[in-house]
Amino acid sequence: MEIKLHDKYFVPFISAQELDFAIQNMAKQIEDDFAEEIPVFVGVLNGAFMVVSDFMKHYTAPCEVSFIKMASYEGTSSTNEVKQLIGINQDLTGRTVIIIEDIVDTGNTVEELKELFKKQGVKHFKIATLFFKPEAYKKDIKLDYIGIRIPNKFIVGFGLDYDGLGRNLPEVYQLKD
Ligand SMILES: O=P(O)(O)OC[C@H]1O[C@H](OP(=O)(O)OP(=O)(O)O)[C@H](O)[C@@H]1O
Ligand code: HPA
Repeated sequence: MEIKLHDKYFVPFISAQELDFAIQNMAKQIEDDFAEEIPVFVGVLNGAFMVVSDFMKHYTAPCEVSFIKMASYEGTSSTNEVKQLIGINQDLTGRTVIIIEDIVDTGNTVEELKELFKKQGVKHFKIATLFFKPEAYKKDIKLDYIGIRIPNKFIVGFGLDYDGLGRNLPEVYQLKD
């Protein structure tokens, strides 16, 4: 059933079951790659809060979790300027940092994050994202773990918002044509 948020209509796109399956797969892959060490998962607020919560429940090896707050989107488009609103006050020298994003769209946010963590002397810097829009991506930075590739259309739900609304939806909706 379609829903209305502010002035726009959205239609169902990805079910809660498909989301859980994709997150479970990412957790399994990362666990296979990093079970020998203690990675620090860094969720990118606000959007990633739901992905991180579900991801952590599927990741069974020792790990730490922290959050950073970045923002670049206004309404349904990127401002091309990424601001860091809350940082991490932990020494990450020599640690494996795995970013957990809800979505990589233009790539502006992951580019900014890579710069930020490079300066902190981390051992490995990896990126995991639930959603990826290949047609919108403008960067050369490798995305290490991708849940679901989606077309270049605005989505909401499961942490993702349209001007603040829709983050609490347990499934994902796509902007109606
Ligand atoms: O690849 P990009 O074009 O940079 O887009 C991806 C970023 O955009 C969204 O965050 P947003 O800036 O909307 O902030 P929010 O997480 O608080 O909604 C999303 O959560 C990603 O962090
Ligand atoms: O499609 C999207 N929806 C919500 N927020 C976003 N931030 C980047 N892309 C999107």
